[in-house]
Amino acid sequence: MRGVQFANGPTEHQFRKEKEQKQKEEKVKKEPEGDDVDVSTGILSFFDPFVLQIEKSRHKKAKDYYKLRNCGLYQLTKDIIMMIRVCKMFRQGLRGFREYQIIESAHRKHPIFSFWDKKKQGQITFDTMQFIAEQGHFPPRAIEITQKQPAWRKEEEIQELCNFLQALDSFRSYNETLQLLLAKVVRFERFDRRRVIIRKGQKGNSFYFIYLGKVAVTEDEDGSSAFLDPYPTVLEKGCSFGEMALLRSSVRRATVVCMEETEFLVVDKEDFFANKLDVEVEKDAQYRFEFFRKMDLFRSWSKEKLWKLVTMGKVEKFSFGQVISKDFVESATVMFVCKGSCEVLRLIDLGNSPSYYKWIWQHLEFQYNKPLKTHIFEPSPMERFKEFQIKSYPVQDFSFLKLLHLQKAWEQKGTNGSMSHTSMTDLPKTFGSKIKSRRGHLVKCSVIDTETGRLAKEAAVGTYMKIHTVEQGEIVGLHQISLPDTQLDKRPLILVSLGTEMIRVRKEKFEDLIDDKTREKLSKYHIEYPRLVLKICTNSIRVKEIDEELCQCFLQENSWNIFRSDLMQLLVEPRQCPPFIPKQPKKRERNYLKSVTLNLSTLGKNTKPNYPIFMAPQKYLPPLRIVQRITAPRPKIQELLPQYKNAGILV
Ligand SMILES: Nc1ncnc2c1ncn2[C@@H]1O[C@@H]2COP(=O)(O)O[C@H]2[C@H]1O
Repeated sequence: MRGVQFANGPTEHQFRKEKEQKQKEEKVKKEPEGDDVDVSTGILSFFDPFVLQIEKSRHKKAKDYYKLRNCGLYQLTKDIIMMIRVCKMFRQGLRGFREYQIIESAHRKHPIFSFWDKKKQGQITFDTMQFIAEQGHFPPRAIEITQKQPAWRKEEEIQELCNFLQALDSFRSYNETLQLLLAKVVRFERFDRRRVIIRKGQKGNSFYFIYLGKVAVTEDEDGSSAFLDPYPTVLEKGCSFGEMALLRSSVRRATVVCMEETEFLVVDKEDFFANKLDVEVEKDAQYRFEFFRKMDLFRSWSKEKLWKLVTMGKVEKFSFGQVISKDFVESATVMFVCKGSCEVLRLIDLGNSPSYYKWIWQHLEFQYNKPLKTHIFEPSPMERFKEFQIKSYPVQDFSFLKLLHLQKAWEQKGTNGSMSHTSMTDLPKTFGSKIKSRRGHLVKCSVIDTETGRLAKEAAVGTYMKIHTVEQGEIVGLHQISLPDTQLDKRPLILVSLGTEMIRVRKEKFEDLIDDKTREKLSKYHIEYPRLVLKICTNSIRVKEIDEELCQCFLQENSWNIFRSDLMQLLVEPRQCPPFIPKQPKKRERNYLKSVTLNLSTLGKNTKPNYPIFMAPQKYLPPLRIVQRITAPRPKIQELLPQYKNAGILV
């Protein structure tokens, strides 16, 4: 009976169906799916060997699959896929919870702020993610705005872009209206090293601001000379270029090529004139003209000649501490300081100075093994103050006593600071006359040969010394122009900005312009830096400058600094409880004064040097450790000046 329902079971039809299904499944278990197909297509495949081959491989694959399925790997893979899906769903579900944000650092670092704006009656969202950029790069949000057509840029977007562009010196100097007009039209472009941006002799269509990177200005067409010239004319972030061809409706006067990956903001010719950017650029040129006109050096120059000079360079701004030139003696440009000032530094190799050599050995002779005993008896604070008032701390006394002390030590040892009778790796370590009972011993450390003699390797260090300050109106880098070759000071000199604006003009171009009268006048601008000139007489007289005078200055200053810190320790009573110092982010180690101090007391001891090793340019000096000060083992001030044993509660 078809369709009759059993009390608690399936219908007859269903029952039959199930039976058939079971039979089918049993068959499947016995013979895999592949054979089923073979049977149905049996006659065909018998006649066709190709089909047979394919069917065989299918058969084999199916067999492998069933084997896999039987050994449980199939199930395992299925389980893994399932688990991955579940985890994914969990992750998505957790996105709403705060904890989830803590796990994902990207969300924590760049949160989205949201405010309700009462005036506009709407939610304002500030997604910090839009403003982040790799250090120095143009932010993605700003790029997004510049990619829009000028007409499609909203007012807020233009204002936003204007804010981003404040990072550019040249842009910042324009008035607000012009800034907004430019923000409306600028395009963003990024190019790699060696890419030619402007080719000499071609028609000019754009004006460029450099947002990141460096470009070089060259005279050749492909810009390759920039990579061969050790001192190319380089323009950096904040500078602009490409105005000359636009202003004079002429071809490009020079080639501009990227020295590294560089980002630009580009203003097209039509916008350049429509927004009166040409007026601003002309103002810059007029400023340079006025600056040169005021200089005594160019008083006799005609207007045309002076304008020629004006077009040879631009006003460049350098921030405080920025290195303008690593060696301006060799550099290819003459630098005119228009505003602010800069410092001339010299990297001196102390190891080659006789004074330093002597100083080091004197201090090593004077090493103490143990700190000297300090006071036992303490006078009242009143007495101490009175004593302090009567006699201020006599600096001379200290140096005199120290010298006396040293002399005694040398007499006893019979040395004069040289190392002739010590072994190559041993340094004498004696005690001062105060502790005569103890015997000196030798300190083992590696020694190197310097021009003056053998020196402990650790003590062969260098330092940067300021030797001159260049002020507004002065000229730097006249070396090859104003003096005959024999009188030239060829030591490398470093120029560091103290916040300055300057115009750089290439030496060869400047030389082409100047006449004899100007050349004569230029000698007045020549600056003589402290140096000791050694005349080496061989066949021809050779001149060699050494930094002896500078080394002596360094040692004097160093001694004063150490003495001052000793004195401060003596005068300032240590606090009972440490003062509250707010936590500050850890600076890089090289910023610490401590980290650039060489301590001679640790010579021969196996300690990690606590000062960084900077590599001086290989061209000039061997690899050198740069230090700011050198502390040597010394007796306590109280011991040398007994009357000041307890000088200080004076804070
Ligand atoms: N001596 C220079 N110093 C700096 N920039 C220069 C110098 N000579 C040319 N330029 C720039 O290089 C650009 C090349 O194209 P333009 O001639 O349009 O405008 C030029 C100036 O902006």
